[in-house]
Amino acid sequence: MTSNESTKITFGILTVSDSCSQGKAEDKSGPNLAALITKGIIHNGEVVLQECVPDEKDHIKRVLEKWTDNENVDVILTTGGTGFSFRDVTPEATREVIHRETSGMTIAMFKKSLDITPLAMLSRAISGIRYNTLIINLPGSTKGSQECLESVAVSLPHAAALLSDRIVQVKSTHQLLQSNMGNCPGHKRQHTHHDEHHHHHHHENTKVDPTRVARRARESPYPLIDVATAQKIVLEHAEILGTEMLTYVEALDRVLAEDVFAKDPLPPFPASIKDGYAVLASDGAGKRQVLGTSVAGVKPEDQVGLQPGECLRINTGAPVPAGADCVVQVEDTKLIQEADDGKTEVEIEILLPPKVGQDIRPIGSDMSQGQLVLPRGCVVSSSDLGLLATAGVTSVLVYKFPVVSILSTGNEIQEPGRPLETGCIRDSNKITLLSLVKEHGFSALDLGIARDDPQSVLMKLKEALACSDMVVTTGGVSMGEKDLLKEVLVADLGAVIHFGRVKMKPGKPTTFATCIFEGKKKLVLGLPGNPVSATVTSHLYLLPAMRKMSGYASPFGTVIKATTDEDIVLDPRPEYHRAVLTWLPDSPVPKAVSTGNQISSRLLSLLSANCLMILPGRTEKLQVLPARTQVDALIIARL
Ligand SMILES: Nc1nc2c(c(=O)[nH]1)N[C@H]1C(S)=C(S)[C@@H](COP(=O)(O)OP(=O)(O)OC[C@H]3O[C@@H](n4cnc5c(N)ncnc54)[C@H](O)[C@@H]3O)O[C@H]1N2
Ligand code: MOO
Ligand SMILES: [Mg+2]
Repeated sequence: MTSNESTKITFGILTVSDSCSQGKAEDKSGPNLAALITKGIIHNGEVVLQECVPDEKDHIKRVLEKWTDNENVDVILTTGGTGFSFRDVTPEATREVIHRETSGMTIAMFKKSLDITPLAMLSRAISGIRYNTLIINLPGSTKGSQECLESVAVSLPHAAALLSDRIVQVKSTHQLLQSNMGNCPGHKRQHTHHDEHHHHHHHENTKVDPTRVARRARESPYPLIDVATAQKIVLEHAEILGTEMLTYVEALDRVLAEDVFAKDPLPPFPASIKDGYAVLASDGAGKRQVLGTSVAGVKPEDQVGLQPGECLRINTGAPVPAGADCVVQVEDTKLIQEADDGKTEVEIEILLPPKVGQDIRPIGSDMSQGQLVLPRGCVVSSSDLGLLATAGVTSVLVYKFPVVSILSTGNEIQEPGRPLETGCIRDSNKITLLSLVKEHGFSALDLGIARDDPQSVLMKLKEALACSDMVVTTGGVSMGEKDLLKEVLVADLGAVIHFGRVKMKPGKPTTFATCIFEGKKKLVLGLPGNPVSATVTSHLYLLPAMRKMSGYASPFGTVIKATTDEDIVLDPRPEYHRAVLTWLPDSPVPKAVSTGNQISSRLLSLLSANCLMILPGRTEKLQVLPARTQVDALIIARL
C-alpha cells in the first residue's frame, strides 16, 4: 500500500491583525507557520496562499470564501483575532463560512495549549469545514500558533485526504458516467492502509448510497420539448421586476418605462444654418451696410435690430437677430468696402436675391417643446442619450435590470489563471457568460463554483438566490450520478422544474425552474456544462429572458437569411450550427461558412462565429442539407 505520496496538501495562511495589515507591526506568526510547513511539519504540505487582513469580519470571510470556493485550497490556517478583545472576530467570521465544525481539532489544540498555560482558556478559536476545505483558527502569537499547529499536524494529512478523497471518489463516479469522458489517470488514487476506514467514511460522508446508482433512471423523466416551447416557457416567467428613476446619463442600454417629452425646443431661437449675413429678404440682391457680427452663443436680446439696407455678419448656429428674416451664405456675397483696420467690413453686396426663411432653422424646427422624443419601450442608445440631453430631460423612468448570478458546477472545474490540478480543467463557462451578458448591455454576478455534492450545490444555490432574481448555472444537468441540480432544486428548494430537456443540439439537457426563495419568485436556468452548449443556450434562453425582464418589446435576437456554404449532414435534433457570415458582392443574402467540428466541448467552434445556422432535425427524406440552401441564421456577435 503506498501512502498518499503523490498528494500534496495545499495550505492558505491568513494572518488576522489590524496592526500587521496596517504595516504597524511585523507579521511573525504567519511566516513562521509557512516555514514550519515548508520544513515538512505536515507530510507533503505546501503553502500556496498567504495574506494578512485587518480584524474585520467581512474581510476575513471574503478571503476564507475565496480561498475555499475559488482557490480550492485544502487547509486554511488563520492566526490572530481569537481573543477577548473587541476587535477579535476571527472565530465569528469562521463560524459564518464553515458548513460543519471540526471540534476534534479544536479540542486537540486546547488540550495541548492548556497543558502549557491556563491562559489558553482565553482563546475562542474554532475550526471547521467549508465544502472540501478545513479552516483552523490558531492564536496570534508565534509560539502559541506553532504549538497549536504541532498539536494537529499528525492528523492533518488524514483529514485533508478524507475531504479531498470525496472529490476523487465522486470524480471517478462522475467520470464513469460521463461516457464521453473515459477514465482519467488523475483520478486513480491508491488508498492508504486505512482502506476500510476510508470506505466507511465515504459511505457516511458522500451521502450517495450505492443503491442509488443502480436505481438511477436509465431514461430521463423529462420530456424532450422543442426550442420554441422552451423559450415560451422561460419568457412566461421572465417578468418585469419594476421600474426605477435613473439620471439620463445612466440610461444607456436601459428600456424606457414611460414616454419622454422635450422640455425645451430645439433650436430655442431662430438659428443660422450658414456663415454669412442676416438680411431682410425684402431688400433683395444689392448693397448692405454691415452693422456688426452675431456670433453663436450671444443672447438674442443682446442682438441689435436690423433696418432696411442693413445686414449683420452671422455664424452658423448663431441666433438670427430680430428683424432679419433670412441668411445669405458668405459665398453669395461680395465685399465692397472695409474700414482702415483692414478687417472690419463696412459694406457688402448680396449677389442673389434671398428668400424669406432661407438658411434659418426656426425655433423648435428640430424638436418642438413638449414633443414626444423617445417612446416607452425604447432601448436607449447613445444617440438617444443625446436626444435626452437635448430635450432637457435630466432623469428617466426605466425598467429595472434583473440581477443575474452565474454559477459553475463540477469537481473537475477550477478557477482559471492557476496551474492545472490533477484531473481538473479550467472554468471557461463563467467568464464566457459573464462577458456575454456584458456584450449585450447587461451585467451579472460571479458566484464561483459549486462542488458535486448536494450540500455544496444547495449552499451555492441559496447564496445565488439570495442575491439575484435569476440564477444561471452550467453543468450538472445531464444523466450523471453527480448531476444534482434538478434533485437539489426540487428536494431542497421546492422548485418547479418547467423543463429538463430540449430537442436541440447543442443544449439538450437545458433545465429551467422557478422557486420561491425568501418570499420572492426566482428563476433558475440550468445550462449544460459543455462550454459550447452553455454559450449557445445563453443566446437562446438567457439573453431573451434578461431582455424580457428588462422591458424589451422583442426579447429575441436578430435572425437573418443566409445560404449554407457546403453540404451539411443533419443531426436528429435541430442544430444551432456555429458559422461565419460573409457577404459576397453578387448576392444580397450572405453565405454562412461553418466553423468546423461542432462537438459541444470545443469552444474553438465559436471562434469568430457571428451566427448560429438554425438547421432542421434530420428526417427520413432529408438527411443532408445541400450547399446553397437558404437557412435562418441567428446573429450572435457584432457584425
Ligand atoms: N447518458 C447521457 N449522458 C449525457 C447526455 C445524455 O443525454 N445521456 N447528454 C450529453 C449532453 S448533450 C450534454 S450537453 C452534457 C451536459 O452535461 P452536464 O450539463 O451535466 O454538464 P457536466 O456533466 O457537468 O459537464 C459536461 C462537460 O463540460 C465540462 N464543463 C462543465 N462545467 C464547465 C465549466 N465551467 N467550464 C468548462 N468546462 C466545463 C465538464 O468538464 C464536462 O466535460 O451531458 C452529456 N451526457
Ligand atoms: O446538448 Mo449537448 O450540448 O449537445 O452536448
Ligand atoms: Mg453531467
